[in-house]
Amino acid sequence: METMVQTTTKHGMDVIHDPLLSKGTAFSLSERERLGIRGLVPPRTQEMDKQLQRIIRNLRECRTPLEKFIFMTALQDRNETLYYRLLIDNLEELSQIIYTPTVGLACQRFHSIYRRSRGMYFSTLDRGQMAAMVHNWPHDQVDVIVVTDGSRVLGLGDLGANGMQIPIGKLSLYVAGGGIRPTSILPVVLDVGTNNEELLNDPLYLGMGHRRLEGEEYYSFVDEWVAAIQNRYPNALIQFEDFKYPHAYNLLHKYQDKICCFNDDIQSTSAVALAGVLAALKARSLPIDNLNEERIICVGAGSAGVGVCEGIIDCMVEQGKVKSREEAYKRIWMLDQHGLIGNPNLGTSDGTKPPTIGLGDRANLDERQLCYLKKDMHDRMSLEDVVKVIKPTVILGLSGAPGVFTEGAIRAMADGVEKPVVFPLSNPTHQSECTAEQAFKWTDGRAIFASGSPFKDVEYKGKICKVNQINNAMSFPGLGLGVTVSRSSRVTGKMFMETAITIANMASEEQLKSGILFPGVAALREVSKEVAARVCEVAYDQGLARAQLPKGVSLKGLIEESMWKPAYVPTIRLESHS
Ligand SMILES: NC(=O)C1=CN([C@@H]2O[C@H](COP(=O)(O)OP(=O)(O)OC[C@H]3O[C@@H](n4cnc5c(N)ncnc54)[C@H](OP(=O)(O)O)[C@@H]3O)[C@@H](O)[C@H]2O)C=CC1
Ligand SMILES: CC(=O)C(=O)O
Ligand SMILES: [Mg+2]
Repeated sequence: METMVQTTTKHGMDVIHDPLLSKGTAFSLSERERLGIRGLVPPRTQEMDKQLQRIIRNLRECRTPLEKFIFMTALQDRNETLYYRLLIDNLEELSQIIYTPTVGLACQRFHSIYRRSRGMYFSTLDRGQMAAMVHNWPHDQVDVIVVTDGSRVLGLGDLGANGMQIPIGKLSLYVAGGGIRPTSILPVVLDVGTNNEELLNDPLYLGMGHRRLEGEEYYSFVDEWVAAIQNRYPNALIQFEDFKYPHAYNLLHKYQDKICCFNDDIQSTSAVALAGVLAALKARSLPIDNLNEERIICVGAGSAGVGVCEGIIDCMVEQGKVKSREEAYKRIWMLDQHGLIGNPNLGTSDGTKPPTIGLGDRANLDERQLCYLKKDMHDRMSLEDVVKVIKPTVILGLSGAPGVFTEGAIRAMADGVEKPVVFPLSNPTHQSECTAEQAFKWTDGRAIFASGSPFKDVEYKGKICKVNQINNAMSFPGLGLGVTVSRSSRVTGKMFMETAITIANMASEEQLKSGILFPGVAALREVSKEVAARVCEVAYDQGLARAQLPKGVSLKGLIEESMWKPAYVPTIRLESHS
């Protein structure tokens, strides 16, 4: 419910310098009186609309995206209400600053642009202390925690403790896009070291200066943190973010049935990518339940690639048109950096390598990846060769490898299908498997296109070709809102499947015809409401919800009411008894 007043025991400068209390110049005269700040701010009371005018003017004067990022961070550190108002009113433009792509650069530069602390760091120095440390966080109510170990930050590799900007950015979207309260979020870095030599050798680096913990030491570190969090915040939703493969999967499997948690890169990416694939069926005037007739190539066999493909397989099985899961696996061809996951016993397609027995030097692949192995195709076939053989309808990029969707591969794909579905989903922009312009040029403007980071629409031969953004940011804020409102004790696969279907059904016929698959990030609050309502329903259906639904209120009404909106409310001073 919307709070009508806020209370504080703080006084004077402490009020002005608290970003959760500060209103900048908007304190009324009576508030200035009772909070002891009369004379400490300029005399004219200026409401939020005037503040926004000033802020936008200043923001536009920043010359580079990184300058804008620093400006936005400074605003968040001064006045969170204004920060979120600005963000919500300009989500499309500013998500590109506080989130992908600029957040990637901000992570790379974190140690050189660092100004002020936000979130919590648990490092190898803190082993044995975490249960006590968690009480240093100033808020008793935490609904959503985003945690990373910085081991695979977007497509930028190991950035160690610099990864902190990712949980901060994701949680800003939870607040702006999902209506979670800014006091109820907690960004966390687990600093288990880094293997990034450049950071290890940089005297300004702020994380631990040793190499990463691995094996048992690593997992017991995470165990200690999870136990500490569970102790203080047993109901909080934990989002695991940007953990490298296979830790990402191992942690998910370890905790998903024990606590309320999920892995963003595996599960929310899978929801939003499945939504894109289903909406692309509609855009091609095909029935949405004919997923099993698609021929899908996935370039990237890591957390996101495997996660997305698992979601597609689950959906094929649910649609009931495949006899078995094994049959569904046959519809997806997966490549890693060596090429197709094929049969090493057939040798390589160019005959340069002798056949190996068993998996040979592909022994690094695990059972999740081996489900996609194609026994009848040569191992390590190039993308272009695979495309020529199987004539895919959909190509997904989750490799973090820029440019791997080559001209030859995409042109060959376009030769085989009327409307090739081309989704280079790696982040940030410069890690994308191809650009929007390339995709439309190489398909003669026929592609249905979506990327992980935003590209502008492309004009090709006088036609505007629409660019979609498929990013897990479209799904996790709504999912988190649904979990928070229902107080679900777990996050389930069904919730992600229903999130996908909900998003896939959001575009109008008109939009689908023009190449738009679902509403963009500007409509994130609307998308989140729909997703949250569905997630709540699933939580109640699965017996996981712990919140009582108030009588006489619709679920959507309840969700709408639960969403925090940035607005200044009167501040009342309470006497401090300490
Ligand atoms: N749009 C979105 O919402 C999301 C996008 N992503 C993006 O997906 C990318 C991958 O993330 P994630 O799966 O977690 O990372 P991982 O490191 O777990 O996996 C990367 C995979 O890509 C493969 N790969 C690397 N180089 C190439 C290449 N040249 N050709 C083919 N495959 C290659 C790797 O193969 P190998 O194992 O052989 O090295 C590995 O299988 C990142 O860029 C990330 O930003 C992730 C989550 C959400
Ligand atoms: C979007 C996201 O989570 C990623 O690229 O890792
Ligand atoms: Mg991620």
